[in-house]
Amino acid sequence: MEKYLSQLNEAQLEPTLQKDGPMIIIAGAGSGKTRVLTYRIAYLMHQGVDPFNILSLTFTNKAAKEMKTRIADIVGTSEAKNLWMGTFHSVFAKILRIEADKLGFPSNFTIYDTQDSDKLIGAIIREMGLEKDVYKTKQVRSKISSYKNSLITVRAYFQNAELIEADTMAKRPRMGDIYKNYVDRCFKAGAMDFDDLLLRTNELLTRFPEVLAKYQNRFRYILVDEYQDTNHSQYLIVRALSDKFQNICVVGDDAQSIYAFRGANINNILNFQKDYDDVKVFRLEQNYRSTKNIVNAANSIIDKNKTKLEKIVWTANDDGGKIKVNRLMTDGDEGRFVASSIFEHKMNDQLKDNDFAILYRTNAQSRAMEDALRKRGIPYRIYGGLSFYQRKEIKDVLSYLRLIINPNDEEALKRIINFPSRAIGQTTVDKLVVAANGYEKSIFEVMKHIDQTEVNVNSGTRNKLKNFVTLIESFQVMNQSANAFELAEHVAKASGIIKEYNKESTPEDIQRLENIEELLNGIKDFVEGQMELVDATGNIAEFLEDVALATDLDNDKGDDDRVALMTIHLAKGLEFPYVYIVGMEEDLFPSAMSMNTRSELEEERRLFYVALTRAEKQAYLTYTLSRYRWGKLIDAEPSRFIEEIDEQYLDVMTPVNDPRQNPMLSADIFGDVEPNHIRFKKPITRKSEAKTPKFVAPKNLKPVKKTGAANANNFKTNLFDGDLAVGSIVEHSRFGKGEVLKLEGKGPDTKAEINFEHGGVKNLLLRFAKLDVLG
Ligand SMILES: Nc1ncnc2c1ncn2[C@@H]1O[C@H](COP(=O)(O)OP(=O)(O)OP(=O)(O)O)[C@@H](O)[C@H]1O
Ligand SMILES: [Mg+2]
Repeated sequence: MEKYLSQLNEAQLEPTLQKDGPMIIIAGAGSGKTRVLTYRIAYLMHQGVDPFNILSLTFTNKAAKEMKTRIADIVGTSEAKNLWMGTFHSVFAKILRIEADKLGFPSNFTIYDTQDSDKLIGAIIREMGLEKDVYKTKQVRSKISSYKNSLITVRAYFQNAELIEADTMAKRPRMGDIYKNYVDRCFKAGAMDFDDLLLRTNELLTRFPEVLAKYQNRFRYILVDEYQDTNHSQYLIVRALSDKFQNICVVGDDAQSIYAFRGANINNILNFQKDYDDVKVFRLEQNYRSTKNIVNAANSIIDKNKTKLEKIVWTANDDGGKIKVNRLMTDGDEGRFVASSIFEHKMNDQLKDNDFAILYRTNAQSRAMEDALRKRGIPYRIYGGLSFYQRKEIKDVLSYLRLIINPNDEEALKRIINFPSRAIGQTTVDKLVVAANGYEKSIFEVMKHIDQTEVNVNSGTRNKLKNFVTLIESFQVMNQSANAFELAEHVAKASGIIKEYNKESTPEDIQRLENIEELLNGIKDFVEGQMELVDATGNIAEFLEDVALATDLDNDKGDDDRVALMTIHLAKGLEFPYVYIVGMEEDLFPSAMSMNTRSELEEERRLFYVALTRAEKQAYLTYTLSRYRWGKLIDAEPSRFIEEIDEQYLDVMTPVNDPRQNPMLSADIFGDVEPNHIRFKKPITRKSEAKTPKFVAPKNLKPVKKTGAANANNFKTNLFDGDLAVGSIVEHSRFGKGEVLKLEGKGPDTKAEINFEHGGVKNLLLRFAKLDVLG
């Protein structure tokens, strides 16, 4: 047997070796589903399956990359390169570019992100003279998105009396017209939004049997991770492509289905066995990720859901620590508590920043965490929220680049036609839009032939418009020969963007220039990376494709060592040694908006299951007693999910003592804690503290040496050289002066037990500890 196969257990080996036919693996978190997919692909290749014939669909591009790297380790890089791997969106965008002409799209179509979609929908609502408080842009967008994901085209919409009735009842009778306008305008702009990438793929596969046949023959083996979160549109694509050979392997966990609000359909996993003949069903039961306490606690939660497939999840791992529950007064305290806790773990257990993740229900919760981490000097990265590529200055540059590739791109044009300022006013742009709609041409076309149109603008404006066209055309000429980096650098300068941000040198402008520089660096990296690939050219179109489909997770350069902050939704499939789940409060988690029906509440519970099962070694739950919501300070109650965990797996840490009388419970470490607590329990005393008398420092001591952080910017530089001995007096920035009680280990790994005047006895790793040696 191949050596890598020995890294699987019996239950995992079975589906890995099952080469042909439809199969499903349903198994709980951390049981190795993703690992099986990875090894299965390697095994297929060893069995002689051409990598060109394998399609693997993952939830993020990052997951695809990791899988590919792992497979490359096993089968070799050159072979692994030819695998088709990625998210639904990225794989089918590629196919749509190849087949675009069949659908009447240019192969260089633009991919509109949600910002672009919102702008266009907002413009349409305005142009139609509709009430913007009734037709709210984001609501309209999400409606259109749900139509598309259910494959309801504009035509189908207008044939569906029920839908029309529903929108009329919701006081939005013009919904269908907006939908139609939006689709027309995207089409004219040569643009697809994210949902189009799936909808148009379905259109392609249904309308063109020869195209379907081509891709059915190409993708003889299809594998899908996180199948529980596929929507109807994705389901149909997989169904169609696998129909001929039926070599389809899907893996998933119904208990981790958390995207119903975006159209995911849990029935896809529940009905899989009905969709194909002779489906083999596999189950994995052993969890390799987490401690017993975490696995059992997670099981006790998901048990409360009625709609579920019965599953067993167990682990042979250690018990580990119980799940720690901490109550804080405010979100500020919550942030400080988490930051302190991370800091302590790092110091005491020699951990890296990327061993920690902070997970929350809503993006808004990140701010308090960020503030606290920043104050502690702990590096972090926020995933989700506004991504790098959605920042204003970055979108400005990218819009120029998009327009070079696709001059019909309406949103890109509108964004930069007057940025930097060229004295082309909104009135002129409005006239151009009206003319473009009238002539059924793009705005750029109208501008190009402005002298032959009846657009009513004066000759000065006419010239400004022509100059803009000339500028873009000059970039297009350059694009014929220059690579992406050369072009982008030229555009940033020649467009006037760099000059614009250089004008005032405000801190914001400087930040923006740095971001543009970062973008150019990124493009350079990209060009260099592409040079190694056979079929890539390193031109700007390829870069834009990458950017359009990048999620924040994808930009993670695995090498950088930071605490990860993200919503629970984004954390699916990931794992971290230490996980803090913050904001465990009623109305926040479960969310107030998801408590109306049992099924909504069950989805929230699944979300909690996902959150908890990300943790390998230790999970923390925190909640506050009051929190700002919708601009008001409201009383918060602990989440019902805390109560739902079997108590034997919990360690409720809220102390009963007044923290101010107990230095170990200083607000710095635990936040401002309140005397009484509903559930608990005994005060926290630490053994060393109980028996060691409080340290009182002798007077008039001066620093003679510094350990660890003498070089404050570089924690990793160890300057400890043996000047510490038992009995030495040291000073710590937070704990004050202290006496060394014990030393253990050598060099940078030396651990010191120190009795401090503030905080009592602490174990510190000298590599990290900021200590002045006083004597
Ligand atoms: N047989 C095994 N031996 C050792 N480690 C394993 C084994 N199987 C899986 N693991 C490890 O356990 C962890 C969880 O595996 P994996 O991510 O594949 O689980 P999963 O079922 O996909 O989880 P999730 O449901 O969260 O997506 C990973 O770190 C993986 O490397
Ligand atoms: Mg997985």
